[in-house]
Amino acid sequence: MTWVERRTAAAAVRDRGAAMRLESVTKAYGRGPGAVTALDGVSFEVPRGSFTAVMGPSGSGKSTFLHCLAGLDRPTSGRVLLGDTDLGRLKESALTSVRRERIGYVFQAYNLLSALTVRQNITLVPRMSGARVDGAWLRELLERVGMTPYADRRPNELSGGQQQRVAIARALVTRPDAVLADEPTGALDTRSGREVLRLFRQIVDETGQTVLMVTHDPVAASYADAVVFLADGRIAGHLPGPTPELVAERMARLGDR
Ligand SMILES: Nc1ncnc2c1ncn2[C@@H]1O[C@H](COP(=O)(O)OP(=O)(O)OP(=O)(O)O)[C@@H](O)[C@H]1O
Repeated sequence: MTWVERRTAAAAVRDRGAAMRLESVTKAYGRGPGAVTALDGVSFEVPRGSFTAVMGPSGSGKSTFLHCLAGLDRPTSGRVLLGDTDLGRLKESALTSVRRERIGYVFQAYNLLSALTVRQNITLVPRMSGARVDGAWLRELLERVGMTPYADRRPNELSGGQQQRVAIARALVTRPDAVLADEPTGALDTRSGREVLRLFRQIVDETGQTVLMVTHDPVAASYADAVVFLADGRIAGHLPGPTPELVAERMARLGDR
């Protein structure tokens, strides 16, 4: 497929509705006077094939938002849907399979296993559940994240940016419905951080993958198609076509300095 055909295919995927959805989600921690409402009636759709950034002041509910979408946290009320699957209706074992097979995760810490090679780290999760990873797909993934020459190296022989690119390949290996990234550039220097962001952008544009990323950095957010802002556990705005300046301005208005 040519690059133009791939972009057209990615746009067609994008038109197919929401990859993930929160419907009136409330999440409270604790009970009684000490209770904290981390999310307060949040409804939001993550469009399929899009790159969405989540921003908000400290304590505004970003991690809780991500954890509810990931099925890592169960909401106190409301529904979380991955495609047509209502996560709240799943038993723990089914939810574990959904988390393993249909969602990819990228964190600030790369969490690679030091005893394993790059190739083994990428294929570990499917191998643990007894699945075979197709050789052609593994080669494509290594190529896509620029790690083909390092496939047999171990994490301690790689830079932070390279380790994060391995973590991205690992997140993509099951061809998940969505990739959730929590501060993926938080531990990286500016240049490696930008490379990781460009990689996310490319993956979304060329393969129609859905990516949702929590970040504190307006420049990082500007790589996304749109930014959703949270404040006090509620949606406080939505900015399509973000630029670093527009994002910083919105954040300043939300009281983040
Ligand atoms: N396990 C928990 N128990 C009690 N309160 C919690 C728990 N997790 C989060 N909270 C509270 O819920 C609110 C939202 O927290 P959350 O971590 O989602 O915010 P955030 O926007 O990700 O913050 P930050 O940018 O500082 O990481 C905060 O007031 C926090 O103290």
